[in-house]
Amino acid sequence: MSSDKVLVGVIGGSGLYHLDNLTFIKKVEVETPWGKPSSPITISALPNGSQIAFISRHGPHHTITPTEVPARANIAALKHLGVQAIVAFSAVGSLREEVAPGHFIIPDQIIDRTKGIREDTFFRGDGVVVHSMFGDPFSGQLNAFVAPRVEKILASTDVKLHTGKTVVCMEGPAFSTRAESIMYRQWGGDIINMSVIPEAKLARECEIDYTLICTSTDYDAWRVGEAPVTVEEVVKVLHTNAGNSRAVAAGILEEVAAHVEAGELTEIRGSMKFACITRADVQPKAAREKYSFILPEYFSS
Ligand SMILES: CSC[C@H]1O[C@H](OP(=O)(O)O)[C@H](O)[C@@H]1O
Ligand SMILES: Nc1ncnc2[nH]cnc12
Repeated sequence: MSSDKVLVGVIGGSGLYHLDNLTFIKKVEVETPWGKPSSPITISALPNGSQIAFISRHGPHHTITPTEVPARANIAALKHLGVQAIVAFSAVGSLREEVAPGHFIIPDQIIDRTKGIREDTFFRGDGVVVHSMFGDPFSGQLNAFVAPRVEKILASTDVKLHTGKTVVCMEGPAFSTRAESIMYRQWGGDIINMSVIPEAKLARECEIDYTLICTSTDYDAWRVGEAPVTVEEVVKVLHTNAGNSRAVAAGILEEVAAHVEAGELTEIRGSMKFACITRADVQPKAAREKYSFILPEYFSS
């Protein structure tokens, strides 16, 4: 069973600017109330006909810094197209010996070390106050669905999958100092990137199930006697990791689409219903109209 709806979105990170095994349908330019996404969104069909939407986080030619990624436009555009689940990819540094370069990680927690300079909510400046639930920042149901499937695909390789890990999201663009890297380990961080915040928060505000499939490129800066991470080191591993990520995407997306279509992702659905503390009758009309772009069920004008 496959539908004409675009239920699954894929966000490609560093090194992952396209996917394999897809039939191109169209590129769509979506203008959202929060601006334009990082790139036109590519709609393609999987071999079974299910459609997916792909966005390249840093743009197709990697021209957008982690701080400048228009995450609100990316997530709003995907939601507006009908996406209910996002499979995002990210290149990460490892804060643990056992997470070697090349390994896959599906984290279940986040430590936010961004600096407050990214727009991390749809609900600011419009007279409507919303507090989303973020204790479990990833979709537990989607993580649980995806992890064994990724593990199965990697089983024939020497690439390991780690689950139950914590990702630290730093501001960048410079990599961490050695002292910071050691501190993140003491805090319980296992891997580090510059992208998961605000993406995960915004997906939650749109009631989209969000999972992050990470690939490790380096050991960051905490290893005594080893040189700290450089872009050169990251890029050396990025190509192999992107190939493995494409194989993983090709292996899981049909099943993810079927899972979403069957209505199996239920945890996040409805979570924003009571997240708005501002009474509907005092919400400005213009704000309601704006928010109906992402949450029409709660904010019709
Ligand atoms: C190229 S190294 C740092 C860069 O790589 C990761 O990008 P993404 O998450 O989009 O794969 C990391 O978050 C940094 O933005
Ligand atoms: N060491 C690192 N720190 C932050 N983001 C990264 N992405 C890949 N490696 C990274």
